[in-house]
Amino acid sequence: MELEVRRVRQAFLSGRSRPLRFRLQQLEALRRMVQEREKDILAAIASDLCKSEFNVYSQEVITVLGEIDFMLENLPEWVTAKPVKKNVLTMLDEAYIQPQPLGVVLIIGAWNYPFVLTIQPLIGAIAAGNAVIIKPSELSENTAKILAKLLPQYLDQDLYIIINGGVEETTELLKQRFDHIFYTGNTAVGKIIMEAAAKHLTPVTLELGGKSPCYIDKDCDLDIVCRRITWGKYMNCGQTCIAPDYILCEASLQNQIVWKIKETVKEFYGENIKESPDYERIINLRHFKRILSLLEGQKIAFGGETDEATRYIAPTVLTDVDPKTKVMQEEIFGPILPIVPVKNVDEAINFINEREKPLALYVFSHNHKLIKRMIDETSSGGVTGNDVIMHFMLNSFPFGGVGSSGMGAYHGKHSFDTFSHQRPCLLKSLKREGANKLRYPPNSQSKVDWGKFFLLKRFNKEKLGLLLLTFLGIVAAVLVKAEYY
Ligand SMILES: NC(=O)C1=CN([C@@H]2O[C@H](COP(=O)(O)OP(=O)(O)OC[C@H]3O[C@@H](n4cnc5c(N)ncnc54)[C@H](O)[C@@H]3O)[C@@H](O)[C@H]2O)C=CC1
Ligand SMILES: CCCCCCCCCCCCC/C=C/C(=O)O
Repeated sequence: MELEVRRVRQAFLSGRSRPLRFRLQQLEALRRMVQEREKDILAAIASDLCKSEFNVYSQEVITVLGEIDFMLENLPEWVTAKPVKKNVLTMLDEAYIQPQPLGVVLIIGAWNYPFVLTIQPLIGAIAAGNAVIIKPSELSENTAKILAKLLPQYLDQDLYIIINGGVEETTELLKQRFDHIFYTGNTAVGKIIMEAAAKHLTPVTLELGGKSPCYIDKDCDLDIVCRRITWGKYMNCGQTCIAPDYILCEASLQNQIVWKIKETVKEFYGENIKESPDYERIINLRHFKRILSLLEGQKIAFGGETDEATRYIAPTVLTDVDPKTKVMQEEIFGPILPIVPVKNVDEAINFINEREKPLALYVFSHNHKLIKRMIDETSSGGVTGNDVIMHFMLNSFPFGGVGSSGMGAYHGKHSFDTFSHQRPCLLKSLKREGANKLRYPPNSQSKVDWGKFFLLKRFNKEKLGLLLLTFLGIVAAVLVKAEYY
């Protein structure tokens, strides 16, 4: 491991990842990989998650291709130095911010969208000029294998390497020194990552999970609301970090919501859900058993059917859920949707604020003011009003959590910034030394007063008079000089 990290660092130190042209070439090569090897990539992901290739394409591949195109279009502008506003002390100098790569970045991916959650951060890291070590999730092993096979065929083999393995390999990897660690996965492991990073003072981006609430107001179109929630909840069998985790609504809405979600499930997946190509399976037996244990003691309004052999869990809705029960204590990450009745929006806001900050928050209402109030009075990684998931798809948004749902963000320019150091550069001349006397010792009240005058713009009459006099003197000298010649 140590040798591999050293090899990548040597490649970074060679400087070849830095030129804009090289970064664009690598991103184009990555796009070629996705296009030329699409079939292999789709097949690998599809087999990891029992997913149709249509769904793999629209949930993962489209996002990756869109992100590459966005980077290629905007990178030339982002890499250029940006001049900054100057003050009196620097008015004759050159002052700009130059984004620079951080160095060697470690990207640890998750299994639930194993392609996009690994490749999208990689795109940002390449765009910012870094060298990268990629560690895909061992749970989505076919995707991990295909990435290990394809990436070296298209990308620079020393700058971007892939290391496969499980907890043991990741633990070993984390002993090494990186310039940034980008981790996607659960909160408990997020803490392990941060602890390991702290030993080297390595900055981290943690894309974690949480319980993302949906508040449904009385004033809304329940047919549409339930269709959108059903889509976002049962997509990927509930294994989406920004899936609606639970519903908060007034008790009087509960039965209608159950009925409408049930009808939508039928519309989406047919009478025999197990046969639907659009309904996935749980990633492994451990997660299957964990999700089943969340059903204990709950009132199942519909669903609840399971098949251990294929790790099938039907789309399920629970009603009148007690917030103290297990299903409301941990992120569900499966196709179970609890409904927790609340009296009104005030109670919903308190409910959300009494818990850990979620990764996403969804609020449904015709009442724009209510949506705005929900946004103002709560906190979450991202919010979507009157829909779910879709804020993930807009790459001008920073995507990330807050509090226990994570730190840092990515997508589009935010990825570029995450993997860059914004380096302030001030270039002075060795001339004009006279002006510097103000800051050199010995100090005096008069120097402090001039400092206040120039920097804090605290004018006193005496200084203003003096300055005016100096200015008039300069004007007079210029006039006399002009007359003379
Ligand atoms: N914020 C976001 O963008 C996303 C967050 N998630 C969150 O991820 C979770 C699901 O993923 P996981 O089951 O955690 O995925 P996982 O089991 O695949 O783990 C993620 C990564 O952590 C590594 N890992 C696991 N245990 C480790 C240990 N003890 N030490 C070091 N590394 C270790 C794995 O090798 C893997 O690469 C959910 O909580 C979900 O909300 C998932 C996708 C996106
Ligand atoms: C064919 C129509 C395309 C519609 C695009 C909608 C795709 C939804 C994207 C799903 C998000 C996947 C990544 C999320 C990961 C996570 O949060 O765990």
